[in-house]
Parts: sequence; structure tokens; C-alpha cells
Amino acid sequence: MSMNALDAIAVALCTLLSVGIWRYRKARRLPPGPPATFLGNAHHIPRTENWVAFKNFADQYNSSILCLWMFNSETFILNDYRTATALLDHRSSIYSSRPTFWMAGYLAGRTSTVFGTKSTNPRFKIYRTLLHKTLNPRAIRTYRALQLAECQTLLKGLLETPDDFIAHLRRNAIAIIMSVAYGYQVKSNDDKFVNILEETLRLAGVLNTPGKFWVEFLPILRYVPAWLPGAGFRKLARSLGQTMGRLENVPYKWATSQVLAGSYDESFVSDHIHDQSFAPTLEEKDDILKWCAAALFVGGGDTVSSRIAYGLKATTDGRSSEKTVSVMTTFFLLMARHPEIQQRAREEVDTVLGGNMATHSDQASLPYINAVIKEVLRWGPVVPLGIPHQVTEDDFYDGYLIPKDTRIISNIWAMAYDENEYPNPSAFDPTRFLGDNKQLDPLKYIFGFGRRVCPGLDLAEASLFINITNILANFIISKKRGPDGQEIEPEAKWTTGVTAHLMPFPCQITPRSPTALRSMLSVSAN
Ligand code: HEM
Repeated sequence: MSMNALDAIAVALCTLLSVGIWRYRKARRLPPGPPATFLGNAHHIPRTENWVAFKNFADQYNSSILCLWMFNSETFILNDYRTATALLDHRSSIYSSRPTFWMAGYLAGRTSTVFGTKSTNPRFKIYRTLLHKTLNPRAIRTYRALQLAECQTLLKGLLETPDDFIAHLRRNAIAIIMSVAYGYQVKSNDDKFVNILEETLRLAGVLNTPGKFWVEFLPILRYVPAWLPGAGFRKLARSLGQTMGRLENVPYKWATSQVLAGSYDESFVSDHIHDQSFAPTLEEKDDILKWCAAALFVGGGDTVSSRIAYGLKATTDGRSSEKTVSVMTTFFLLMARHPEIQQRAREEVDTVLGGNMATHSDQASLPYINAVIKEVLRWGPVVPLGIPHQVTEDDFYDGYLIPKDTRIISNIWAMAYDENEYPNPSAFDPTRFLGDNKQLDPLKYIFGFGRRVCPGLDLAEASLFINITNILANFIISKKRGPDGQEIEPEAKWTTGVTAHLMPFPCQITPRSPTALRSMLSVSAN
């Protein structure tokens, strides 16, 4: 048979299969979405900023729910808050599981992580209960002194080496979470445990690369014998999974050895190590505690702070750097871009604090600062597509079938940039959350939904408040000037992954009064 005849047969088969899939979808009353071929919709998912593409599809199909096909299963993407809360919050008893992550979970031997545990697994309830005990609004009051002390270290760092602001912010977030999880004091910016976290996040990024591994689309491939040509993905997952295991094992071993030696700072590990009520055996208790502590470490380390993004190149004021940054750095970028908003926030801080260091009890007296924090979180959602949920029963919504096992993605970015909720959504405008006609509060969705909602949200919010308020009280953030004397516009370029980070940008951080700040820091130190 000639090549032309073969090509024609292949095209005819593909067309038949695609039409078949389209008819099947229509018959089952699934939500709309871009037409799938027999290879699914993989080709519709861009590798960068895919949350924008999903929102564009939702606009194009005039539907807040989209259906994309990933070979053996449907993925639904929820693009507005109304739909996401109706399903993931109000029907959370069936929408709180997680799909199987074949490379980073199953094949890497990491199905017990808190992030990936299915809601049907008895571990899920135990994990959530233990994390809640450490992170509930009452419990986090005990970390206030720690947050204040770490904020002082941050202010000192910004005073001494302002150009290293990313490293100072990173140290701040990691120091807090390492203390909460393990009772470990981070002493330098080049810490052994922090390096393990960054290496693990890098490897997780490799295994989670969208569209890279066929087994994510065709899970049956997980049975392909590892020695067969083309089965290298199995070896890769196993070997990276072993290296990633250092994340939950090394700091946990360190913390337990400190407790057993009787010289330790209180932490999640020390609080629970002698409690066996939640596990039938000692081994299981250790396994549960190590995964929970690691979840604190990853959750706190990869969202509030900054991290290294390997393979990404960027320059800040001429220096090559590979660091990317998150919520606090988004704040620096926005303040450099909006001096008038920064000034209004500072006036409120000066009036209320009168030169003293802000403490947690000042939060209720600073409405404009609270609005700035909400707007920073909305403007740059740090987990733009949330973490996928999975529905455990067939369900119906708005006339659509949502079949059991469907993977549900909440497009948090689309909710934050929904023109119906936020007129001119690209504009940074804290007054959205002030006055009589307040716009939708981003705290309702930015931390996720239902039984999977982020357990660290109160801790994160408290840290953001203390750091942002005290930075505004003591520093002026502005655009840097180049050698030609011209201001350099700080650019907002995002990385794509589970968490989105801003690429580094230049900015000028100037103390308002170095002498006053030094004396405030020395008084607090005494
Ligand atoms: C601004 C900071 C943060 C943001 C925006 C954020 C956002 C999120 C989101 C969107 C999810 C997924 C929720 C879902 O599946 O519906 C999540 C999960 C999670 N977060 Fe956070 N987070 C932040 C800080 C933290 C901190 C500080 C910690 C730890 C102290 C933490 C620990 C976790 C954990 C353990 C999960 C997994 C929960 C589960 O699967 O059951 N996060 N977070």
C-alpha cells in the first residue's frame, strides 16, 4: 500500500474516532470544551500560564465549567467562584478526593503525601486533624513571638543588604515553618534542610511537567516492564522518588533525635511524638508524623517564600540569578509600581503605630493594610490552578453530568481575574475591599476549597500582615534606576507549576530612618 493510501486511512480513522468522542460527550451531557481528538485535549494545554488559556476557553464556550479529555478520564475546569464553591464547598463530601498522580505519586512511591492522599483513605482524616491542631487560629497565637522575632531579622537583613531582599524573604518564611514543624532554627541562607526542600521541589517539578509523560494520560502504561525500551519513565520516577524521600525523612529524623536526647524546642513533631492515639503501631505513627511535618515544610516553604527555579534564567540589575519569588515579592513589585498606594498604606501605619513595631493585635486597626494584603493575593494568585480534586460519585450540576472519578481543577486565577467580580481586574486597587460596595473577598477562594482548603491559611495571613506592615513602616520601595538614570520598570513574568512565582525584578529598598530602625531593633533585641 502506498504512503498516500496509509495517510488517508490514518486521517479517516482519526476523524471517525474524534467524531465518535464528540458524539459520546454530547450524549452524556458533559460540559463544553475544545474538540478532543482520539489523543484527547493534550494539545490544547499550553506549557506556560495554562490558567489563562483555560479562562479563554471558558469565555469562548460561554460556560464556567469546561471539559477537557485526558485519554481515559475527563478533567473539568471550574472557572468562576460561584461554580467552584457550589461544588467544592457545598458538596465537599464527594468533591474532596485527589486524582492519582502517576509519576510523582504512584511510580515515585510517594502516595502517602498529605497533598496526594485520597479522601477515601483513612489517613486523610488523621492528617487533617493533626495539621488542624497545629495550625488552627488559636494554636497559631503561640507562634506570634516567633513571627515577630523573624520579622526583626528580616528588617535587619533589608537594612544591611537590601539587594538581597529575595534571600531575606525566603529565609523568613522557611525559618518560621522549620521552627513550627521541627523545632529547627535556620541559621544561614544556605541551610542543609532548605537545600533538601529546594531539590525536592525541583524534582517534583520534573515529574509533574504537564504533558511530558504518557503514563499520566494512559495509566495502563504503568505496567510496562521497566526493562522495555521506552519504559525509562518508570526508572526515572523511582530514582527521583528515592531522592525526594530525603524531604520527609532527614528533618524528621533530626527532630526525633533531638526530642529523644531531651534537648529540643517545641514543635509539631515534639507535640505528637509521644501520642500514639491516632496510629495502631509505632511505625505507622512515625510515618504519619513525618508526612504531616513534610506537608508543613512544603506548604509553608513554597507559597509564602521564594524558591530556586532551576533552568530559568533572569537578570536583576545586571546580575544573573535563578531565583523566583512569591507572595511577599509580589508585594515588593506592586509597591515599586504604585508609590501612591504605598504612601496611603504608610500613612495609615504611621497614624496607628506612631513609630512602634506592629504586632498582631494591630491588625483590626489597619483596614487599608488588610485591603492591600487581599489585593496582593488576588493580583498574583500563588497557586493559580489549585491542587486537583476528584469527585467520588456521579453528580449533576447545571444540567451537566459530572461522572465519578472526574478530575476537578479550580481555576483560581480565572476567579481572581473575573471581570464580573472585579472591574478592570489587571489593575492593582486595594479599595476594591473597602467601603460599602466591597468586591468578592479573595480569601474565599485563594486558599482552595472544601475539605482540602489550605490548612496553613491563618498562619500565612498572620505572617503576611506582620511583615508587610513593618516593612512599610520602615522602608520605601521604589523603582531602581539604570546607569542612564532612567527608572527600570519591574516586569511581572510568572513561572508555571503548581505554584506560580514571579521572576526576579530590580527594585530599590531605602530605609526611612536607618538610625530609628537600628534603635528599634536593638530595643527589641534587649
Ligand atoms: C499565601 C500562602 C498560601 C496559599 C495561597 C496557599 C494555597 C493553597 C491551596 C490553593 C491549596 C489547595 C487547596 C485545595 O485543594 O482546594 C493548598 C493546600 C495546602 N496548603 Fe497551602 N497555601 C499557602 C500557605 C500555606 C502554608 C503556610 C502552609 C503550611 C503551614 C500550607 C500548607 C498546605 C497543605 C498541607 C495543603 C494540602 C492540603 C490537603 O491536600 O489536604 N499552605 N494551599
